[in-house]
Parts: sequence; structure tokens; C-alpha cells
Amino acid sequence: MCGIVGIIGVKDASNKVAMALQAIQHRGQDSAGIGAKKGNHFRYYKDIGLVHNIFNEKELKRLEGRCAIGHVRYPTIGGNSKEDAQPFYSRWPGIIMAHNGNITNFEEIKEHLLSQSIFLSSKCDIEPVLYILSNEIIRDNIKRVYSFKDVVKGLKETYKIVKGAYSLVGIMSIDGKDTMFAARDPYGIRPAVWGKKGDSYIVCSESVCLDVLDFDYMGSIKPGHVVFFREGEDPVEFEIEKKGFAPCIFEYIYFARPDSKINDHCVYEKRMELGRLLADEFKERKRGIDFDIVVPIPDTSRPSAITFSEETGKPIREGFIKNRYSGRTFIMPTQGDRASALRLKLNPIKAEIKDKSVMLIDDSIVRGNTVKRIVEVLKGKGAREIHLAIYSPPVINPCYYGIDMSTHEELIAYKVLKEMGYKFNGDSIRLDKKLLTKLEEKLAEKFGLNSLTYLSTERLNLLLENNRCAACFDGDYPVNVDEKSRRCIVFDRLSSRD
Ligand SMILES: O=P(O)(O)OC[C@H]1O[C@H](OP(=O)(O)OP(=O)(O)O)[C@H](O)[C@@H]1O
Ligand SMILES: NC(=O)CC[C@H](N)C(=O)O
Ligand SMILES: [Mg+2]
Repeated sequence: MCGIVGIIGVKDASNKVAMALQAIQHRGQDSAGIGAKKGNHFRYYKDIGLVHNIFNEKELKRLEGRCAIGHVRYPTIGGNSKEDAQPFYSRWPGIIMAHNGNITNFEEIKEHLLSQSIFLSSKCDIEPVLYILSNEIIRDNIKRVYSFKDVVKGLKETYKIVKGAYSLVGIMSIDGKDTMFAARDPYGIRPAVWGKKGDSYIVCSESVCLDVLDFDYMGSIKPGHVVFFREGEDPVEFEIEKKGFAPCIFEYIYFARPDSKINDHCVYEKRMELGRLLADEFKERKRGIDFDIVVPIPDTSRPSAITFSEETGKPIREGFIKNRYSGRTFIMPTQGDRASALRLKLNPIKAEIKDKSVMLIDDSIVRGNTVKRIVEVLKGKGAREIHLAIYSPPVINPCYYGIDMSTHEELIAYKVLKEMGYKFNGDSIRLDKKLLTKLEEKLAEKFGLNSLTYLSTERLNLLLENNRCAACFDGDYPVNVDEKSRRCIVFDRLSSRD
């Protein structure tokens, strides 16, 4: 999941964007970029690394202007080269743009551009979208000054061609004025919120960016809508193409910061609710299992562990301390990076663990790296029993919409179901409670756990009712991804890794 930010109407906007990007660094740790506009000049800079390593005072000074956008990247299409980092720039008309999500028909639209002799300089999926948008704005309509009407028409045509999950942010000149725009795909799969302070505006993936810069939270960009922002003017909104509302549920489970608001929900409250739902699940399906303490696996599961402890009446303890200088492991690019980072990241408190029956809480099991490491450590420190409860269902379907788990084969729950002889029917794998319990037993055995409890999809559904994309759990994909696009997403991603 990447992070996007756009700010208009402040002095040295790129400085503020750099600050906001640091607030959402957890959404992408591989590369970052900022683009700014001053008068008729666009400038941008992007590189591999964390925001504070890339942008120094000198670099930010060069990115002058009262409007700027920025991006933190976690590659899900293409590789991790400097060329693939965002944002991207188109000269005609001048637009600088970035996105969060995945363009699922990336390969098809590259061909569409090639047929018009338009070549790309990267493997990043937003580059062709930008060129399509530029083309559609200027099509049969070459002007010195473009209006909202021209840009909305261009976006409407672009939405007809581009499929997938995308939250866009961009800057261009409209009616001869600096204008920032933000748009979400027709299902609003990826988040985008906006805020206001005096005459200035901000758009970003999560509301924490607003907090660090003292902007007021104004709401979310609606699915399939575009909003234009100009300094000192009221925002102007248009519907481009709306199909429904299916925000990614994994944002609430893992991706977003707990202190953020997305889709007008407070993520912390949603995680507390997930902890309560998990406790209900545990009480219903795992009667007879006893434990001494509840231990969250830092960081993401901490709010849910609090409510799980409250609901089960068992004390919560810090069994692991997270090294404050290590980032997220799941979003690291290779299996080797993830495994060695886990050793550095989590260290146990022996006094809390020795001779205890421990109930671990985590948000998800994806590849199983974290559980494997945690069990090894706890056994080494003399835990009497190790139980694990996960506040999401088994991840058994790939994500094609911007989370780096786009193949079945990397998903541990899928692999174990296959070993159990379960027959798959495309991506639509649904687990009833009987099969869920069998899978839990098998995985517990594999990891050396005394018990494993997942949240059932039925209970997860209580979190957001029908308004969500939970395809990684239930196989219900809002945007159809054909076989060719699937292969492209996977191939582009894996061929760029070691
Ligand atoms: O089964 P796996 O493939 O290991 O993936 C799942 C784990 O990865 C994430 O943690 P991460 O370390 O990325 O971030 P966190 O500090 O926010 O928990 C997530 O919170 C799980 O703990
Ligand atoms: N996770 C994301 O949102 C990544 C955005 C885009 N697909 C890229 O790889 O740059
Ligand atoms: Mg974690």
C-alpha cells in the first residue's frame, strides 16, 4: 500500500508534504518522491529510501511553490528502481501525479499507448494512466488554457480505459490557476481524505497527515469522484464514474495507522471492535482453552489485544518489545529481508513469558513469517503453552489491488488447505466453520502452537457490513481481474525481485 499527499495554498508546500509523508511512512518504505509547481515550472525529485533520507533542506528548497504532491512507495507493480518511484510528470498538458493502488489492466493500457507510439520510462502502473489522462484532455482540443470541463471529460474517458483500485492526487493548471485534484476509483477501494486550514487544502491517504500539519478533517473523497482544490476557493467536485463502495478491509486490519481516520471511521475504534469480535469467536469456538496472559504481537495488534483482554478477563502484558528503529516487515520486498528484519524487530520479555500459558494476538497471518519467529522465541524463553488468536480470517486469496500478496502460492493458509486436499474453484474459496476449524488445527500443528483461532468471515462482516472489499478472505473481487492482467501483476512484480 502506498501513501499519497497533496497540499495547496501554503508557503514551501514541498516542506509540508515531506512532513506529511513521514506521518504515513508505514504505507511504503521503499522509495519516496515529491513534485511541486511554481508558475509555469514543475519540479520533482524521487529516490529509493525513507523520506527523511531522501529529502534534505537543499532538495526541498529546489521544489519551490505553493502546491506540491508526494508519495511513499511500496511497490506492487514494477520493481523498486528509482525510475519506478512516484510521482510522474507529463508535459502536455503539464500534470504531476501519483497514486495508491494497482491498475489491474496495466498491460492492456501499455499496449493501448504503444499503438499510438507512446513509450514508457518505467514499470510503474501510474505512468501510463497519466499519459492516457493527458491524451484524453488534449484530444481534439489543443488549447493554451484548459477548464474543469476539459479535465473532467478527460477523466471520464480515462476511467473507461483504466481498471483497478486507485486513489489519485495531482497538480496542474486549470483556467490558468494552480489546481490540485484528488480522485478515487469507482469503488473507492483505496482511501483518500481531505482537510482545510484557512485558504489551504490537503489531500492524503490517512488523516494523520492532517494532524501533524494542523489541518481540519473535512471528509473522504467519494468513490468515483474527483475534487479540485485551489488556494482561497471552495473545492469543486464532480462525479466521474461511481459503481459502489468497497473500501479495502485490510486497511482497517493492518495497513492504516490506528490514530487515522479513513472513510470517516476511526481506525483505532475499528481495531478495538475487532478485538471484541475475536473474543466472541474464541468463546464460541474454543471453549475449554485456558491461558494466563494476553500478549499482542507489536505493533498493529495492540488495540485489539486490549479489548480481547477485557472481554476474556485475562491480563494483558507486553511480552515483546519492538525495536523502535525497525519498520514494518510485511511490506519489505523479499522473503530474506522479511525474515532477518523480524529477528531485529521483536525481542521478548522473559519474565513475562517463562512458565506461562500465553495467548498471542495478531492482525493476520499472510506468509507465516511472524508466527514462525514468535513461536521459536517463546519456546526458547520457556513459555508453557502458546496460543494464537488472529482478528481476521485466513488470507487465502491474492490481492490485485495494491497489497503485495498477489499469488496464491505465497499464502500459508492457502498452501495448507491445498495440502489438506481441499479443491479450489478459481479464487472463490469460501471457508465454513467446520473447514475453518480443521485449517486452524493443521496450521497450529505446523507452527507448533497449542491452539489457533481465526476470526470467521461471518464475524468480520459485522465490522463494515457489505461496504467493503474483503477479497483476500472471501474471494469476492469488486473489480474483475482477467487472467492476462493477473499474470501481468504477478510477473511484473516477481521478475523485479530477487
Ligand atoms: O504472516 P506474515 O507474512 O508474517 O505477515 C503478517 C504480519 O506482518 C505484519 O506485521 P509487520 O511487522 O509488517 O507490521 P507491524 O509492526 O505494524 O505489526 C502483520 O501485523 C503481521 O504481524
Ligand atoms: N501499493 C501501492 O499502492 C503501490 C502503487 C503502485 N502500484 C506502485 O507499485 O507504485
Ligand atoms: Mg505485525
